[in-house]
Amino acid sequence: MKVLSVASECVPLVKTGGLADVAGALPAALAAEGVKVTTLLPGYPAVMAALGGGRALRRIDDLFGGPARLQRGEAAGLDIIAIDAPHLFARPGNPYLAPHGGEWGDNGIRFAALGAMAALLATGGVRNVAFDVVHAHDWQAGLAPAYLRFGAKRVPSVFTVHNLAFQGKFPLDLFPRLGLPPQALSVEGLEYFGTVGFLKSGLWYADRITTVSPSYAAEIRTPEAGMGLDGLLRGRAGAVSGILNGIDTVEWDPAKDRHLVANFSAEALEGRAANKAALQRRLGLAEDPDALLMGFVGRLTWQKGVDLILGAIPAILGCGAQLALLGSGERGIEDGARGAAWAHPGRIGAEIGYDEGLARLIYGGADVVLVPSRFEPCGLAQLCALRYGAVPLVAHVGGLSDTVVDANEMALAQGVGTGVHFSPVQREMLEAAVWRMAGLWRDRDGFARLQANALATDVSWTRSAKRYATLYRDAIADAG
Ligand SMILES: Nc1ncnc2c1ncn2[C@@H]1O[C@H](COP(=O)(O)OP(=O)(O)O[C@H]2O[C@H](CO)[C@@H](O)[C@H](O)[C@H]2O)[C@@H](O)[C@H]1O
Repeated sequence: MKVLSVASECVPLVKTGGLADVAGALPAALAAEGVKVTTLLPGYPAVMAALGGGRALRRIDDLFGGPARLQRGEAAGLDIIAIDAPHLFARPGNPYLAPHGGEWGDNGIRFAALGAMAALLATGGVRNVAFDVVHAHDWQAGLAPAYLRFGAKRVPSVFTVHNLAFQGKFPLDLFPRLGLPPQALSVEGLEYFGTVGFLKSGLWYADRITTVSPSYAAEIRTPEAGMGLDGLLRGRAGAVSGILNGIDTVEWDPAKDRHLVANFSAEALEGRAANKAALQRRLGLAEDPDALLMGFVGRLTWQKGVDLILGAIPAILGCGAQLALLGSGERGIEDGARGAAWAHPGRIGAEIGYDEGLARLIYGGADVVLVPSRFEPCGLAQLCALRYGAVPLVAHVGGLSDTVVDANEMALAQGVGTGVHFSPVQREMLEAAVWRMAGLWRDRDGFARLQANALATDVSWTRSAKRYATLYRDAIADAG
């Protein structure tokens, strides 16, 4: 089976969020299921450089205002087709934002090109290239299912929502440029509250919709978490499912990770202490093996609940814990994190920025990783934490509740707890969970059992890759 995966970012070539991790890791896991994945990416400078140009598949004279070429090549073990369209993608900055921080004004056209090229490739637009299914990720690839629906040949599509909050809405005057038939611009199409909705397009036209955990799949069908799309999702309930993310357990392996100062495994945990000490030194924390070290890695945004962590600092300090924080995002939260570190030297350390090495040291050195997200489609931080033996303290939402087993009385008695949940997602409840975690930490043997359970959790892609393979087969069978 041949699948065209369509994404706007992909590890290790280009990443702004968890979507890139999934797009980069899923192809290898699917290969074990007999699924051959080709990844279609915009030809950003980093992508073209990684392909060394690639080999030409086809030239397009006018792709939304300029010439383009589809170039195929291999990078980091991935089979990649890049849209080499300098007028759209040869720019500095990240995939969506100009260097000064504002969104590129032509993002609608840029990602329409991604969807259009996916459909062209899947429906025979390039000689000797064919795909059985198109798997489009997030709003950036949301027009692919629409172009396929009105395309020359019936090829089924799967659309995965990594975050319903990012919807890709553009002014209606974009529509005439898209080359879609007029009937597409309707409520029964991609029209969305007076805009052209790219996410809406994916949700409306795809044969199957998935999101990245079963709980989030249920949550987005409610008005509270549906972000305006719950009605549509309820209408398409039969097509919606949740498939948990995994992580690449070869890439994320504490026994081999070069970013750790000492490697370790579930069977030989001694090295963890050296990582804890190194993390404490790196962030200016007191080098105390007995202090409960809590870490956070992620985007500093409202979604991730980082403001709740900053609000809970009195509780964190009150129970004798330390805090190591890494991330970047909203200015106010960045300032808050810097301020907290400045006000509590030796107890709170913060680094603002993106640093995969430090992230790995936090997962491999902190005793606990905090994930107090207000909503979380799946969450990768808690999966990395489980893999590296940091006990996750998580909000009871979305994929966090699907992947971490709360160490309540019953779970402790059964020896199955892997972390701590709190709900509802409010500062007071986070504080209570911090105190609860501190209580667990005081019983070192009990905490060690929790950590052992965390390390024993299967966070690999194996199970979920099987589910995607089945879903692709079902979509193909239905498309007949
Ligand atoms: N400053 C920093 N330095 C180093 N590493 C950093 C970092 N900030 C983040 N990371 C790393 O990037 C990854 C982000 O994963 P998340 O699940 O938090 O993704 P995100 O919310 O962007 O994506 C969305 O898509 C993913 C994938 O489907 C869903 O899991 C998620 O719920 C959804 O919101 C984690 O592995 C984290 O360690």
